[in-house]
Amino acid sequence: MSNVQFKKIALIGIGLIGSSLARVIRERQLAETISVSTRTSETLERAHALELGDSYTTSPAEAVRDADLVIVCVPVGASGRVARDMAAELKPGVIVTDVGSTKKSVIEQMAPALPDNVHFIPGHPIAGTEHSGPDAGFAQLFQGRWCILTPPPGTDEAAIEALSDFWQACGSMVDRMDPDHHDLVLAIVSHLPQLIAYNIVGTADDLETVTKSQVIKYSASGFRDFTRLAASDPTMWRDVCLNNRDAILEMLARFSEDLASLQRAIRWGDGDKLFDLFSRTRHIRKSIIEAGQDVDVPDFGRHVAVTENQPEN
Ligand SMILES: NC(=O)C1=CN([C@@H]2O[C@H](COP(=O)(O)OP(=O)(O)OC[C@H]3O[C@@H](n4cnc5c(N)ncnc54)[C@H](O)[C@@H]3O)[C@@H](O)[C@H]2O)C=CC1
Ligand SMILES: O=C(O)C(=O)Cc1ccc(O)cc1
Repeated sequence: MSNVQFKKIALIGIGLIGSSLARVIRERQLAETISVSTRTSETLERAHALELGDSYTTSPAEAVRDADLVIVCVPVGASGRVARDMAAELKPGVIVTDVGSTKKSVIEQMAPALPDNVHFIPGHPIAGTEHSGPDAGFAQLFQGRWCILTPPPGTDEAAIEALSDFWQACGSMVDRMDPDHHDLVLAIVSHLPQLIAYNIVGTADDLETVTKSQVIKYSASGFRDFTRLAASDPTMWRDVCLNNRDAILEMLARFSEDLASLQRAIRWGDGDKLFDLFSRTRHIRKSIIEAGQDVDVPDFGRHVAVTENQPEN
């Protein structure tokens, strides 16, 4: 039985997310044809060599012609430009979506450029890696991960359902959210951890008394996890920071306050305070494991019991 939902899907941008979509669309036969558009001819050639689509162009307008689903997969700061470039060729009734890590700013950039006769449904798959480019994608990326849709009020329900069905066919679970709330939630669960990673790896890199080779040689797994995040694409994360400014600044302010309180507890030897915080935070990890959202952790991680250890003294 064929799973085809769309005759033609246009992927604008073919990096980690675009190429993962291309692969899963092919593998699960979710479209008859895939058109691919990239900004540079080098990336386009690579996408062609990897056979990620059926047609290739550096023109977003050409790629979206006759498409019934358009997925914009570029850094969030480029989404307005892409919307303006493709607007004239969008067919009436087409679903236009994106995968950007921020939603309010993407909507502000794209919505004014799009014609009224298309269904604009912003989206964000909460799935990714530190790798980028067309070689980095894989068909399983979205399996078991959430995809958040932020349709504007009044959006056609059938179009939202069609897009939800598409993400489910890619393996995702779908939620709907208000864009402002999305940006606040993602600021704490994704954008702040990323900034902490950039900061801690930068701090280690700046140290004068510990050599780089010692940082590499003795890096404990906690630090190694930060280096993975800090290896992510700088353009993408620069754009996230500039496009979710208010929510990120709010979370950074809270984080700095809490860090100062931790600093005080260490300075004054307040073991109870440290122990209370460290006990409270264990439960979050336990809840994530119970919800089956620790997909990046090797299987043995699921069986480590979280116990209520008491301090030694
Ligand atoms: N990397 C990740 O883990 C995740 C990324 N996202 C979002 O997905 C989007 C794409 O990210 P990735 O695929 O990871 O990035 P990527 O760097 O792997 O690919 C980006 C693509 O956009 C194109 N591009 C770059 N600048 C452009 C511009 N100014 N105009 C037009 N095209 C341009 C590139 O040629 C490439 O095809 C971003 O908005 C990002 O926030 C969402 C979930 C996870
Ligand atoms: O690699 C990781 O750990 C990620 O968290 C990937 C990621 C990056 C950006 C997003 O908007 C969503 C997921």
